[in-house]
Amino acid sequence: MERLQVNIPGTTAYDVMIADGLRRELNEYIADSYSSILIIADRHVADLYMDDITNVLKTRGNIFCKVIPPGEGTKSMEWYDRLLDYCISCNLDRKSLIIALGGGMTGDLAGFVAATYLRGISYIQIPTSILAHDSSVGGKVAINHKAGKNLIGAFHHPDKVLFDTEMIDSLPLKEKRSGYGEVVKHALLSDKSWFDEIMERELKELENHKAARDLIRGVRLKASIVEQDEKEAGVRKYLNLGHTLAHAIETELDYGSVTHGEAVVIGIIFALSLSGMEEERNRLLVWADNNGYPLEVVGELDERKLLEHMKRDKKAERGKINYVLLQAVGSPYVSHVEEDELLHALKQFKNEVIE
Ligand SMILES: NC(=O)c1ccc[n+]([C@@H]2O[C@H](COP(=O)([O-])OP(=O)(O)OC[C@H]3O[C@@H](n4cnc5c(N)ncnc54)[C@H](O)[C@@H]3O)[C@@H](O)[C@H]2O)c1
Ligand SMILES: O=C(O)C(=O)C[C@@H](O)[C@H](O)[C@H](O)COP(=O)(O)O
Ligand SMILES: [Zn+2]
Repeated sequence: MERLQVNIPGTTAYDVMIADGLRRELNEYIADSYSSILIIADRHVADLYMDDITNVLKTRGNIFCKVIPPGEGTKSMEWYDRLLDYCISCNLDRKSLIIALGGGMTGDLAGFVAATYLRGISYIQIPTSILAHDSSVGGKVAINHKAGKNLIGAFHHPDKVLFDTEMIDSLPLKEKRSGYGEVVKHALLSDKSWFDEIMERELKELENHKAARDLIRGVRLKASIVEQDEKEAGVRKYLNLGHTLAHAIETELDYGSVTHGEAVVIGIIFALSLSGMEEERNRLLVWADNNGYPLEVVGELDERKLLEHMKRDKKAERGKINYVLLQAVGSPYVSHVEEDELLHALKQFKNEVIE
């Protein structure tokens, strides 16, 4: 079992536990003081794992389950509203617990419900996707708006993160690919040899123990950054590497046809170009192409529309776009990039990527 604590100075501390088969031992790690529990999972995850979870928790009495449609489209005002209605109909009180069982979509949505229902109740993240090693830690919870990703949200930390790495075996290849978008990001932010290792990975053949090791490293890095800068005033911005373009692509495509992690890989390739890191950029481009990332999608998008979305990025100030760039692997910084430069680079990027 891998266990670490996330310490947010002056507010909260919580455990992240990662182990194969952890879902069968949840009773040991979920306090029995909660007055009732609502488990939220999407249909795919519920079909696979909801029974396991409810079986382990069946002695707890008041347990409710809510199954939501899979896909990024559910991280919406409509489903936020429906889930609040459901919380009210179950009479959840301030001692109730919400369990987010699923990937980052479920975690962000259920977490935002927990952050706002009765002005905030407890929730626990049970991540089930590789990508959710990132989303389950750090307390960012949100829903999307048609004008932009995660535009409505909060910082609300979970009571615990309980990651059963056995569950990532059932992920389809597309979702493994998506998860590795954030793994590549964490590697580039921290360690050249880790990046080199990932560039050797063939995601079709991904072995569970290697993925588990990668996500544990990612969680450690993320926790250490969030501990230094909970509300993204400084170093936490680095965790947005690749996201300025990624979010623009996701928004422009109306969420879902390209996954978050796929878009992040495209965004990181672009950020590496802007950073002048040609070697890493070319290696990532080849790796992404070999592993089936949908790079061609940028060819179909209008760079002016992408630029408009980028202006709504949360790092933008007074309409000026700020970008996470790298001096070298492990040395990120944030810099303002002029619109003309971005437009020019986007045009060039489209031509190079669809070649
Ligand atoms: N809060 C944060 O800090 C943060 C960080 C990164 C990403 N995010 C958000 O996370 C979301 C993406 O997360 P995601 O990629 O996990 O998406 P997701 O939750 O939509 O899951 C992706 C797909 O995988 C399926 N799935 C999940 N676990 C499975 C399993 N074990 N077996 C089989 N299928 C499984 C889901 O049903 C879904 O179809 C985006 O909304 C993104 O904005 C948030
Ligand atoms: O935790 C963070 O901080 C991140 O930026 C992690 C990102 O991977 C994640 O996608 C996050 O939700 C993006 O945040 P946003 O503030 O740009 O919406
Ligand atoms: Zn992300």
